Amino acid sequence: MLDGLLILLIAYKIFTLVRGTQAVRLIKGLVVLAGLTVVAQVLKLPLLSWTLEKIWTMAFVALPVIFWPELRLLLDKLGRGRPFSRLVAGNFPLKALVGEIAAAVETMSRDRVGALIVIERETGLKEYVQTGTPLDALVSRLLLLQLFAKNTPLHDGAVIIKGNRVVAAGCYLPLSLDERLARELGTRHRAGIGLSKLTDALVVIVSEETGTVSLAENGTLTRYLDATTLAELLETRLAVEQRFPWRVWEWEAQKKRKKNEEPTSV
Ligand SMILES: Nc1ncnc2c1ncn2[C@@H]1O[C@H](COP(=O)(O)OP(=O)(O)OP(=O)(O)O)[C@@H](O)[C@H]1O
Repeated sequence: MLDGLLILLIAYKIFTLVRGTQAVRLIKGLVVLAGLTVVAQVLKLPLLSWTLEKIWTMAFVALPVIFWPELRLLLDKLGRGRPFSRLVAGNFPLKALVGEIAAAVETMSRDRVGALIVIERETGLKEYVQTGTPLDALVSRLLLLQLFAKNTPLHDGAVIIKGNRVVAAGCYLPLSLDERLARELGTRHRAGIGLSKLTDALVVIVSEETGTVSLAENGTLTRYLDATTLAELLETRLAVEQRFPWRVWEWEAQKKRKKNEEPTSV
């Protein structure tokens, strides 16, 4: 009984991890394959059983390769269970940091300047930082406006913030392949959502076309934010890390997050 429940729990966890990714189609394929295997064994069909056996062997070799992004996400989530987590905003006022980001976003939204701002939390973003131009500058409204200004060398791609510093600009992020995303969401939004699905980073996106401000977190996009709401959301998310440095309290923190009213999510 307990055994069965645990298996169901693991299956559910895997499903929530791969939901919305291409892995769902593969899982459906595996279910069909499992069904065929049962049929072949019940009806005692040796040729079909032999063929399916070979397919299963191939599938087990290919699975870790095909499911690599999901496996990485799973391992990353497990790895975050360490007893002491790094404080995100550490030794500087979180309000000031969030205020600078929100002010820059407000201006860019008004002026229809596209932006992609990544805020690192626990998961290290070194591999994404390496795709861009390294920087080491204090986060400020003016710096962000300068980095995303049209026709400047670093405006394409994402800016990555670690603590209160911009560590890189012009970074390439992994695109989300989620087919359920709204059609009007182009590659900037898909890049933000993609990274937020693979890591625990917060990603702020300003649409160049509409000026819409969105926040991507855990693969979900919260759209139509104004500067004040964005600042509040960022502060809540980042402050949670400061108030609950032990992961054992994460549940508590998540409950608090859910209590916050959020605008439309997709
Ligand atoms: N993989 C990526 N990583 C980082 N930045 C990206 C990536 N793909 C696209 N971008 C950024 O997004 C810009 C293109 O945005 P696009 O118009 O395709 O997306 P969008 O979601 O419709 O955004 P917008 O509403 O601003 O038009 C690129 O010029 C680049 O700056």
